[in-house]
Amino acid sequence: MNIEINHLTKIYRGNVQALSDLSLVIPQGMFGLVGPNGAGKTTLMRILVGILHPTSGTVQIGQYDGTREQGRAAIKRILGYVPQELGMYPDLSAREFLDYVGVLKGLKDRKPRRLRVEQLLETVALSTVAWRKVKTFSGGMKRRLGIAQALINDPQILIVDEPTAGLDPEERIRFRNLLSDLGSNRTVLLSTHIVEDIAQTCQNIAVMKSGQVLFQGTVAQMLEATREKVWLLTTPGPRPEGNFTIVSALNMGANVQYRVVGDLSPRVGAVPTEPGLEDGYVWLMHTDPRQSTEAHASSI
Ligand SMILES: Nc1ncnc2c1ncn2[C@@H]1O[C@H](COP(=O)(O)OP(=O)(O)OP(=O)(O)O)[C@@H](O)[C@H]1O
Repeated sequence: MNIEINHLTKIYRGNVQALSDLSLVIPQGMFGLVGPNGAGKTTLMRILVGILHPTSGTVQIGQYDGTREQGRAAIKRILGYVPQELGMYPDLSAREFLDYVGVLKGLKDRKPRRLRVEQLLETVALSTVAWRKVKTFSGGMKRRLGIAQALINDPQILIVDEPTAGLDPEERIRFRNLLSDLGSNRTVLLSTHIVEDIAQTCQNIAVMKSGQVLFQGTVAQMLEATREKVWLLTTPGPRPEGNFTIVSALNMGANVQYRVVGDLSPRVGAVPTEPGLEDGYVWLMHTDPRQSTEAHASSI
């Protein structure tokens, strides 16, 4: 099921422009939405979910029009949402919490509801700790429980806001794999400011900044747009300065090797190197492609 966003603008009270004429198509599968803090990702997701109204523009999810009351009601039935901060009941066990969410979502019959809860606990690998109170869970376990509650009515679309913030590497990988599995037969929109999260799991991505989309396309297209923009610069002395962004610095004894992203021309000590997705992201942040037509054929 596709999500089509057309000319979406959101201006909050106090004249804060969070989204600015944003258009985007999100196809079935895993889709990564990446951008710095304040880019407008949460605002966009809350509009898609129907808990926030746009100032102007339209949202179409499958055949449903998200700008109409009727469409929003239908969308709520086919959509699951995992917000950044999920209000959970700390003194309920994971099993009780999911059962409660099931009741709220209209699963009235006890037996099938309990069956569904057990299935979901299995899916998110919490079966063995299902009896424990939520307040005793780690951040990663809470995030997995958040996914389980969003899946209770088997939604065709799953929207997940900043899922890996604060997780240790092992939990992050586990969480990514879970989302990948879920993306095999539904649309999963994953918002993050961690480029690594989407590099591993999403074929299609969009990069947002200041309420606008700087790039949308495949990971391969983003890497292609960054070709010949990434350099290794080895210096014996202080940090190099120029019209580029330093991505990393590797201490090599007497010298320091800097990985830099920018429009450098080859010079002594600068060697071009293969771009990674993080370099692509830095390049987009470094140069706003909306002001350039040359280097970003695949950007919109
Ligand atoms: N309720 C609100 N009232 C006024 N301004 C808001 C409100 N919510 C968000 N904003 C502002 O809108 C802009 C976009 O915020 P948003 O939370 O959508 O970005 P984000 O990309 O999700 O950032 P983060 O990763 O920090 O959550 C920011 O400038 C933010 O301060």
